[in-house]
Amino acid sequence: MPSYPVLNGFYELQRTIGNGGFGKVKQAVHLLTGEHVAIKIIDKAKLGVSDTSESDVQRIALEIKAMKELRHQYICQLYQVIETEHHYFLVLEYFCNGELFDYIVNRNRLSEDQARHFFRQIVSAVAYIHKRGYCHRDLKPENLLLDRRDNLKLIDFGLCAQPKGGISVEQLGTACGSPAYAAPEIIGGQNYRGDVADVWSLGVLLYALLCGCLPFDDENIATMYMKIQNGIYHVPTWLSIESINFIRSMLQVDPARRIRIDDILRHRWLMSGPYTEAVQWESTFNNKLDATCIGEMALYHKVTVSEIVQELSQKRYDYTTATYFILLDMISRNKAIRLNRRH
Ligand SMILES: COc1cc(O)cc(Nc2ccc(C(=O)Nc3ccccc3)c(OCCC[NH3+])c2)c1
Repeated sequence: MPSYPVLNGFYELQRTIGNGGFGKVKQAVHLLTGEHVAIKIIDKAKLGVSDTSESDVQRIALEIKAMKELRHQYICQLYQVIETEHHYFLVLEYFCNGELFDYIVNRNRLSEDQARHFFRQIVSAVAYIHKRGYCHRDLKPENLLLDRRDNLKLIDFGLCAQPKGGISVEQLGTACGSPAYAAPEIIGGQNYRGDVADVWSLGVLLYALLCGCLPFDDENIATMYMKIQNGIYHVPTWLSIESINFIRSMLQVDPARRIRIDDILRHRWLMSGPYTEAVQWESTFNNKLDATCIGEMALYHKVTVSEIVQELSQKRYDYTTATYFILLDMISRNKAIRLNRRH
């Protein structure tokens, strides 16, 4: 297990839980609280060295900028950013119940009610990102994790967080998410709006939740691309007509005819079963600092409460920020908070 001195005394690295383009994600322990976190370790040496390297470094900077601006009940929380000469370390919220992908596979497929419960949360997170001028561009079950209460959290903004308004074609070449979830205009190489392309991926996601398989899949990639660009997919006989119509409204090949996120929020398919209200996209978090957490941190560090408040309000995303967010999460789980007192 390689060691990273910058983490010593703050985090203890454990097993690897994910591998991505630029590096890996490891489970770790935040030593002051004893709580689990995920640490995404980006090896700068693996970033592109060609002229697209600018876009790789830019993309990571944009992902970090986006995560610092996004705080939402269905989005994985960034706790701390550490940069050294050779690496970036993103300390992130950890989800013990794993990926939505495995949840679906283990159940073959979900009932309409189960799918609706999850899809309302996914739509809430995506609408929130779009309202903040970002898009995700890699929406798929592997990037949706389950927390302790089996609520979903959206992860991995590594590919995109591009401002709305789409990106130019040449940047497309560097990253276009996972082909099976990519909109026709993305794989066709045209200019496109990232938020409209996200809606296509939402359609693929809902199909996967309800059917337990992908709408566009073929071992021959060219055949799969042909199916996507022509919007050809199998409609199982047992799907309800409302589900079929809702999926069809998102899987419109022509971006101009595709349903908009605002109409998804109040779609009749999402406002049926136990639900009578449109999906709420606003964040349920407020900027008020929690007195109990502040008090515990002031006590531990033997400083005044106002010094802790002063430090947190600068949102440095340092160890203090991480400690605060983790204590807040412990309180939300009615877990007694107590920082590991120095001996
Ligand atoms: C904003 O959230 C982000 C951004 C980002 O760039 C990367 C990640 N990556 C994460 C975060 C957490 C986990 C995680 O907790 N995984 C896990 C835990 C227990 C069992 C199984 C998985 C993570 O997992 C990596 C594999 C997910 N496909 C990645 C979050």
